[in-house]
Amino acid sequence: MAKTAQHPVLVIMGVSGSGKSTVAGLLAGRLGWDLAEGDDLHPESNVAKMHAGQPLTDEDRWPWLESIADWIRAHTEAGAPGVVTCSALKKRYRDILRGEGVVFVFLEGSRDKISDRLASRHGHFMPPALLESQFEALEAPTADENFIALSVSATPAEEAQEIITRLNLDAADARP
Ligand SMILES: Nc1ncnc2c1ncn2[C@@H]1O[C@H](COP(=O)(O)OP(=O)(O)OP(=O)(O)O)[C@@H](O)[C@H]1O
Ligand SMILES: O=C(O)[C@H](O)[C@@H](O)[C@H](O)[C@H](O)CO
Repeated sequence: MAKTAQHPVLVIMGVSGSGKSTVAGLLAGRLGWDLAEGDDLHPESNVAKMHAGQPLTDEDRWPWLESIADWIRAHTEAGAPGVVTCSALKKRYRDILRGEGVVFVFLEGSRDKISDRLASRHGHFMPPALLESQFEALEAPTADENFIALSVSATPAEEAQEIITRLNLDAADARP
């Protein structure tokens, strides 16, 4: 079971199209917590690369992960709860993000299901063809990581509620 700090930062993780932005937006709104969209913290060159249909390499991802880690640390050090989206596909990526108060929320779904979602999503720089590379890179969190996993078969509102319930976030928010 994941450990929830008094003022946690939730990292909503999973492959492209798993629903990170959707559920993070709902959660931050419901809880009144700060929200950061990991996609907005990519260097321009990373966005251009994905847009051109090329998967990112580890080297491409390091500076992006550092920016997200900075956002997380600014919050945990200030005792301010928050929600941030980040694919965080590999364990060594999560090593950069993890720390006191950080909980990973892994949105888990099949290739077929997520591929269907991406096929009907429009106006996003990430091409659906990159999904395969996302699954290839994915290393699901393991028992030694502070995380919960959620199947992406519910509605966004149900997913947000499940996260709040399982992490006892109403109570976390109510604590002084
Ligand atoms: N629980 C859900 N049920 C049905 N559709 C969903 C659900 N969650 C998200 N979607 C839809 O699936 C698509 C992908 O969701 P979203 O953009 O939130 O994923 P993401 O993980 O943030 O993707 P990316 O990493 O590429 O930014 C969107 O069109 C969204 O409306
Ligand atoms: O690690 C990665 O390959 C990238 O971060 C992608 O996952 C995108 O940021 C995003 O999820 C697509 O919109």
